[in-house]
Amino acid sequence: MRIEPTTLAGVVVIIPSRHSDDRGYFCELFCEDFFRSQVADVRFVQDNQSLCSRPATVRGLHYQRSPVQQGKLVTVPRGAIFDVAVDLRTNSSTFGDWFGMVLSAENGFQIWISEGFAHGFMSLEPDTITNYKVTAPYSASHEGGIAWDDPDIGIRWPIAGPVIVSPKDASQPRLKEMHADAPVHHQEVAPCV
Ligand SMILES: Cc1cn([C@H]2C[C@H](O)[C@@H](COP(=O)(O)OP(=O)(O)O[C@H]3O[C@H](C)C(=O)[C@H](O)[C@H]3O)O2)c(=O)[nH]c1=O
Repeated sequence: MRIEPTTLAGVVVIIPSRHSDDRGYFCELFCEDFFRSQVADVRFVQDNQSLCSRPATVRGLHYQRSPVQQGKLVTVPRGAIFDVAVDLRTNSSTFGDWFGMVLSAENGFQIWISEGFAHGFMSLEPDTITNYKVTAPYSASHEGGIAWDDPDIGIRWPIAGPVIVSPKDASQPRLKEMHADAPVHHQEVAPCV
């Protein structure tokens, strides 16, 4: 298992080692000692799973407010997603910037997104399953969201055209509506392929 930094501090790609043989492969998906020593010294309290039946389904951009902010470890056991993190830390030099990459059953990549980020993804294949471990329990009263297509963030989603999105996510506010006084800047962040 190895890790790769990204353009955003607090967002890390994790690449598990696959031990292949003529039966298929074996890999360790999560190892607490490795994670807490090499990635982030956190504990996970909840495992989530979502199914996107159709491609071009967008879930997000979501976050939870303090005191139940969530760090997320995202894995895709079936299908593929374009996974995105947006920096919401107003004291960060990368505030408003995004990082995106493809996570798939084929590449086996995982992404760790620490607290302070909004998270979302677009399914790229039918019947895509996304699993993610979170560091705080779900709290609807602490949930917040940002428009997945916020032009100030400028996420380059890989599938153009109409998307499938929940009524909630179709009406999320733009980032500048939340932090009108904060400079919103975004840099061209090449998605990690
Ligand atoms: C997140 C969550 C939701 N729910 C219930 C609430 C709703 O009745 C139903 C669907 O929730 P929602 O439409 O918010 O599901 P997603 O759009 O997949 O939300 C997720 O999408 C993005 C990608 C995320 O990173 C978040 O973890 C999460 O917000 O599940 C629960 O019971 N527990 C939970 O932890």
